Amino acid sequence: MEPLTSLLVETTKGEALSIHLSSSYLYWKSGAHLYCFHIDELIGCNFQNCEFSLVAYKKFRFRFFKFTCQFGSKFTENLLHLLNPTPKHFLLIYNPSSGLGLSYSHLHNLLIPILTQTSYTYEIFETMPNGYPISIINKIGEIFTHIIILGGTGTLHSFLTAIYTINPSNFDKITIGILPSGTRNSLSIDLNGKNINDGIYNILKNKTLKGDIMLVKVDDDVVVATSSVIWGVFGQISYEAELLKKFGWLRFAMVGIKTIVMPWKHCSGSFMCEKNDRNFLYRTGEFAGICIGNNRGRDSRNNDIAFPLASVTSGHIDAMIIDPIHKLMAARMLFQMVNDGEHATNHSITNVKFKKGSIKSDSRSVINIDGEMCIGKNVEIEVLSNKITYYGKLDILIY
Ligand SMILES: Nc1ncnc2c1ncn2[C@@H]1O[C@H](COP(=O)(O)OP(=O)(O)OP(=O)(O)O)[C@@H](O)[C@H]1O
Repeated sequence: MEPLTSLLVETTKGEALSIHLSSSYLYWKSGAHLYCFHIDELIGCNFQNCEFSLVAYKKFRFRFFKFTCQFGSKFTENLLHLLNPTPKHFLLIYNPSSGLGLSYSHLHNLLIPILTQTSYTYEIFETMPNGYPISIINKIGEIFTHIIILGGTGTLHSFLTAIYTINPSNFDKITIGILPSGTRNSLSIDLNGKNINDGIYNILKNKTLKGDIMLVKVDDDVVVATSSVIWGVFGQISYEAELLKKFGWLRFAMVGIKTIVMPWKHCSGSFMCEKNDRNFLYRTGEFAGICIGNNRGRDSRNNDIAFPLASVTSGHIDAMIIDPIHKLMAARMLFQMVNDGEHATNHSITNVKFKKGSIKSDSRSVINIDGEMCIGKNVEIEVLSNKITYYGKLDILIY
């Protein structure tokens, strides 16, 4: 490892040492310790007021280092040129109400301290309950092309829907990172795994992939969904849980008890789609539900996988058509789902892959789209393949 350049520094304990930069590594020796980071493990550095600081990512955690030094500007410039070669201005969107309300702390205690060690700049936007102001959406694709969302699936859903409403061609101009700060965080987990630090790493190391989205029309309203569309009994249960949101986690237990005690009502309607093998599927009658997914729908807190056969990069959507079942069978299905998604092989479920399909409900009913509730009769769903560039790196690809 021949150093290209070196920097003389002093540790906070007064030890003088040299930090060396080679073509692939940054390294220094302190006492009996050799600190060595590959360029891929280095995130950024900073030189200000005779202080040289550095952030690295190793073994799933960020490590910060600080040294004092006199002449660090040239070394910092060289290293930053290597680590952050393209200038970027990030829009950081956070939803203070998502999940357990952790997005503020993730933003200020984790993301910003790391971002300030890079040459990237940023602006912060706090979401509002009733959508995004036009003044922000108008800047997407122009001033803001790199967006980081700290929130749940619903926060991304309303952001993409707002862009779609104003100017869908802006989808092609943006790259989106989503850091898990919501309840379930399904897309974010598929893109970056369950550790938020991996998500930040993928963003700052510019790891990107093209992902699909779903265009969902409920009667006359069009929304953009990234994760799921749920109709039937399970849509109704999640709607009731949403109405009890003020009770926190207790709401799920309350709705669970009510579901056990009250009569079980199936939904009637029809489902139609052109399957991947070009054959048409048409089903009509009673259903326990139809669950449509665009990624595996993993849960950040447990081994629950809603759509084990789906992938955000597959170019199609996965539907699970659930036959009328009694409550005990539904309980078994839920148990299988939280057991790594074993319900995919349940005999009451028909798995279908398609690009475009529709659900026609005999009466107006609840449709849960990415955790947001809609009421309507006719639902049309279409995949827009490879429409969004996401920051992320899929660990398993399933087609
Ligand atoms: N400032 C705010 N105050 C209250 N509610 C907000 C605010 N900003 C957005 N919302 C609401 O937050 C909801 C979206 O929450 P989100 O889906 O991100 O969290 P979640 O439901 O906890 O997570 P997940 O969808 O991953 O399960 C939207 O319904 C939106 O109206």
